[in-house]
Amino acid sequence: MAQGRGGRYMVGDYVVGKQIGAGSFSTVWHGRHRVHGTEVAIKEIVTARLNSKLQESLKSEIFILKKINHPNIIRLHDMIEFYQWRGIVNYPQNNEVHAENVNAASLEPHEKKYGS
Ligand SMILES: Nc1ncnc2c1ncn2[C@@H]1O[C@H](COP(=O)(O)OP(=O)(O)OP(=O)(O)O)[C@@H](O)[C@H]1O
Repeated sequence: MAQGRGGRYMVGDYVVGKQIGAGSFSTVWHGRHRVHGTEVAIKEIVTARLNSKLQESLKSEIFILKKINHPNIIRLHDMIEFYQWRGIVNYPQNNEVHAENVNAASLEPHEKKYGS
């Protein structure tokens, strides 16, 4: 994560907040868009900890999630690679599904954007 103004950590245009979950291979953070205030969940995955089979599974999961747009399924908004994968998905609040694209122009030079 890049450190922004005021010592806050940023992923793209999102200010990283508190940890909201953890999986076997992930840490999930609350994120808030620095301009619009849109809330998201930021899933951090250190791919170096995954064997090649798990890395392939992750790529498949990302490929499928990017194609799905359904009110009952979490939406993958974007994915940013630092030296590992990071995905930005929607953060469910009051059963609403937020839909907003991350502005590629705002990404820092060492970040790389995949898809749209
Ligand atoms: N979009 C989200 N909104 C809110 N919380 C989330 C979101 N995505 C994940 N979490 C939280 O983070 C935890 C870990 O999620 P993640 O998808 O990484 O792992 P998992 O699939 O639940 O577990 P595992 O990888 O071990 O099978 C979840 O159990 C949940 O508490």
